[in-house]
Amino acid sequence: MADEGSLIIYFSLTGNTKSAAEKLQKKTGAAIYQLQPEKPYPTDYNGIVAAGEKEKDNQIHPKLGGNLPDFNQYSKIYVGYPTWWSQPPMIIHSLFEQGNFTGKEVVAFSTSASTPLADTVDVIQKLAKENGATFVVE
Ligand SMILES: Cc1cc2nc3c(=O)[nH]c(=O)nc-3n(C[C@H](O)[C@H](O)[C@H](O)COP(=O)(O)O)c2cc1C
Repeated sequence: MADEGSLIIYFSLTGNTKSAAEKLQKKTGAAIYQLQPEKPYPTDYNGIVAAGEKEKDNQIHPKLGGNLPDFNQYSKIYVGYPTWWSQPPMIIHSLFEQGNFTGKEVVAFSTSASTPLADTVDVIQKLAKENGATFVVE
């Protein structure tokens, strides 16, 4: 059944999380939105690692590019990201700062080489709670 009350927001640089998000979209019928930074990340792997590490070490929350969808019509927000150093990338912090998550249910999904989703969940749970949302496990 189409799930019109849900929105999938994901961040993906090399396509893995994008394809997971698209599978989830097919399954749920939710709306889907790809998170973009205002300043694009490098396209080569070493460049991505260097940029990501700089953000992580300095707790830089990069500015989002474009406008987030209006959250009003959604009750559930799926948040998808690649696992970076066993954590969500810093841009996920930017998402929680910019989006109005009050009263929403947040469901996290992640892709990684091997780190389990569970390792990243503490951060998402904290971000959800701080922003008035409930973290749910599906
Ligand atoms: C900066 C960086 C850090 C990463 N850290 C981890 C990690 O801690 N554990 C892991 O299993 N994979 C790690 N990976 C691998 C990515 O999580 C994995 O390739 C992911 O599926 C990429 O998603 P994307 O294609 O949507 O960008 C890292 C990749 C990058 C670029």
